[in-house]
Amino acid sequence: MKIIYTDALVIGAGLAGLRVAIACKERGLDTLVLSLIPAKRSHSAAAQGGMQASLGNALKGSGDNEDVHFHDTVKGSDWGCDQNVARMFAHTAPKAVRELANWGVPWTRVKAGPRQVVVNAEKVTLEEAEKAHGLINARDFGGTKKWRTCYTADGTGHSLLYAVDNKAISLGVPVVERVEALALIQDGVRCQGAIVRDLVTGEIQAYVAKTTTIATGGYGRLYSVSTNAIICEGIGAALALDTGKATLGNMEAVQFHPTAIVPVGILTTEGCRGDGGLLRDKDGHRFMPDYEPEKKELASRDVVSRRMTEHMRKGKGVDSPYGPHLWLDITLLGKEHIDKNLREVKEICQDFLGIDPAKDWIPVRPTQHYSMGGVRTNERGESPQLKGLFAVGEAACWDMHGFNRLGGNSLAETVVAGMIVGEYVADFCEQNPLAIDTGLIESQASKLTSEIDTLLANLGGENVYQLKTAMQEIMMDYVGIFRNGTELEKAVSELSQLLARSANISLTCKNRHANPELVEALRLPRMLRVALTVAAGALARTESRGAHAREDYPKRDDANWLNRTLASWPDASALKPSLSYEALDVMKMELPPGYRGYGDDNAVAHPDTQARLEQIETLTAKMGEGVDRHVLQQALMPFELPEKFTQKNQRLEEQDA
Ligand SMILES: Cc1cc2nc3c(=O)[nH]c(=O)nc-3n(C[C@H](O)[C@H](O)[C@H](O)COP(=O)(O)OP(=O)(O)OC[C@H]3O[C@@H](n4cnc5c(N)ncnc54)[C@H](O)[C@@H]3O)c2cc1C
Repeated sequence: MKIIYTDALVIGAGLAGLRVAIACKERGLDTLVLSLIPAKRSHSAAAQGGMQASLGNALKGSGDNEDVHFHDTVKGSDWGCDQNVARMFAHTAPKAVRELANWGVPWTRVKAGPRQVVVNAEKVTLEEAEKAHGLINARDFGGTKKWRTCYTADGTGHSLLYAVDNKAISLGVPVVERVEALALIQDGVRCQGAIVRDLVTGEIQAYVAKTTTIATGGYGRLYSVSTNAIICEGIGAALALDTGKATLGNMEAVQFHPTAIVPVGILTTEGCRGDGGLLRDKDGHRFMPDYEPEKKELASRDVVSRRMTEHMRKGKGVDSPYGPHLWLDITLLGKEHIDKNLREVKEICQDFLGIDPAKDWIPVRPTQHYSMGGVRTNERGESPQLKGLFAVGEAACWDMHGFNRLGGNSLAETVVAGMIVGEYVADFCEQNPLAIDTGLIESQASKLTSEIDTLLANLGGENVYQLKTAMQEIMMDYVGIFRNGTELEKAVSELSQLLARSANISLTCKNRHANPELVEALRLPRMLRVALTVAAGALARTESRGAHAREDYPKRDDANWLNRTLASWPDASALKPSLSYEALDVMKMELPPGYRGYGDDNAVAHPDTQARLEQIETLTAKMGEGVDRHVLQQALMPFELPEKFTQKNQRLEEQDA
């Protein structure tokens, strides 16, 4: 067996993984990235609308800063996030945008003078300041107080991934393509690499490393309809879960995006509504203001998706052979704006629907989109259970999104977490030499080899594709936008049965080398275990928080559920995960739980909330009125960052002050 040694092993060549690799390489470490596909084809390239960072350059961003971004993020998460991480993130995001500009990202820029935009269905003229001319622009996105989403038309992920991958290439970071990590090398205490299958030759290889970073993206393809690329199957989460030690965090927190096209589920970016697009029903009526008079189409994603579903349940959807849908109307933005700022959307509409969005309404429906859950890490991005195992990006539960991610906060997370966690990964490599015996490597590799031998010999008669489709339908039907106990119980029980049946998969193609059926058969039990963490977590959580909406428990229950779900799989032969919970400490929060701004304020309060609010009030009063906001913030909730990212961010307004 080929054994490859390195310092920092990164599994995943999307934005998050590449940015960690760059950090390690820049610190002089031997670094290696693994990927299913060429780096530039990673799912990050699909991101359209933009990334959030509080630059405050454009008129509608004025007054923005880390504090506002932090507040939006915490509220957006329905108080489910780690507030320290949200602070680390909000502080570093402007630096990430500027670094990316430096690496060649052609951000859309502010042009001084008048510009026409659409706000709340009306054309408005904004006068951009001369001093902002040429600086990075931002558009509006859901759930934010300011226009904060920096963008390159609607191809932001594409331009970011190209710039970051080119940077990695220029530094000489090797990316090994068309390989799949299927197990971690670990002894229950420390992780030191991964066992990998070459997807072309079928060869089993061991990559041995001081640190292993999981950056494998989300688990959207557990569902039958998703905006995600077909490689987003959650194998990174399974890598951690199958150690029996590492935990996954908040797996039940799954986001549905309001506007994927029907029937295929390809995304039209939130930028469509950010730029002024409207949602209409079968009568052409703009219905969002009826439900959310303040934020309307730009309420948080989980809220809009629920309102759309409610509206369709009232019979207001447009009938189609593929079920009911609603309309996204961007005609009012005009052809010129669409051609310039929403050109991917235009092409998607032309190629997949045969319509022109400058003239025609787009058929849309909420669709699985983002995984808030993932490999649970601490603030440094490291698994609390396995030393040397890190996770970043959508694969991780770092946890800045809690139960609902804001649009534009994921691209930002990939690069920001890559910057921050990358430094901690490098620190770990410098401080911890490899300590491994080859027996462990051999035994873990032979486990995978015998799994493959068993699969190739199995005559059990189960068809992998049928089982996979059944899993995806269960997830879609019972673990979707609205959830309830009866359906979730059904989901857990049926997924467990599928997991048992997956032991009897037999393959029609017995090749050991390039064999898509074998690839599916290796993935399916892993995906089923991950799916079970989602369904079981959702069943156990008897409250509604962010994207986790229980019809039988409609209130957010801070008294009992202000915590993070941790899922592990200690018994490899079990058919269900083990769940435990990690409490969020209200007394350490900078922003204690409160009203999120949507619907009735009916949350069950946490017993510590009032005491913490009083503490904050006292401390704020004691520090006096003119206190610097950074000083006050540190007093309320100190957070740490690698030193190179601690400087204050500069903004036009603060320069003027
Ligand atoms: C259509 C769409 C549009 C979006 N638009 C936006 C947006 O405008 N703004 C925003 O903030 N967010 C957006 N998002 C979300 C955002 O794009 C993703 O969350 C983010 O890009 C994920 O990046 P990542 O680096 O974590 O993972 P990915 O980019 O998914 O990369 C995962 C990598 O892991 C590799 N990999 C996976 N499994 C294995 C394995 N077992 N072994 C080896 N390699 C493996 C893959 O090959 C790939 O290289 C969008 C998402 C979608 C679906």
